[in-house]
Amino acid sequence: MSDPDATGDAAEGATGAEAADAPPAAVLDELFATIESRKEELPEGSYTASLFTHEKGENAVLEKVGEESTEAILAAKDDDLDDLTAESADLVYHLLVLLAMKDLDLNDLRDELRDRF
Ligand SMILES: N=c1c2ncn([C@@H]3O[C@H](COP(=O)(O)OP(=O)(O)OP(=O)(O)O)[C@@H](O)[C@H]3O)c2ncn1[C@@H]1O[C@H](COP(=O)(O)O)[C@@H](O)[C@H]1O
Repeated sequence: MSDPDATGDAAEGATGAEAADAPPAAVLDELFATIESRKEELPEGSYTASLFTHEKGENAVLEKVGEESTEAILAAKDDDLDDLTAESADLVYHLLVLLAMKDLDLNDLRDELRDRF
């Protein structure tokens, strides 16, 4: 996996062209690599970095996971599929930040899911 810098977009572990063409299965890896990079480098102006340095500590991301879950539920209840997709993306992003904060990674998640087959 490449080492994303601190100034690009979501899939910056790859080049711009690679990012745009990233197959769905690779998007989570690219996003998680970006999150890990933000955790390590803590660049100014990064929302992700701000979650790792928040004065509320881990409660900041825990609150976001709760909020985004609620927003996804409300979107589902409204049958607003666009909103459900957007809120689900917010939820997954914050959940990945939480995993990184706890020194877990996508392979831990994959292993857990695989064990359930
Ligand atoms: N996927 C995300 C992502 N999803 C959601 N968010 C942020 O999560 C926050 C969620 O906020 P809300 O939906 O509650 O809306 P809000 O009103 O802005 O909320 P508040 O933050 O003000 O409470 C927003 O600030 C969003 O920008 C994200 N921030 C970053 N990423 C990815 O992380 C990458 C690195 O981002 P930086 O760390 O900011 O460089 C980006 O390129 C993205 O790919």
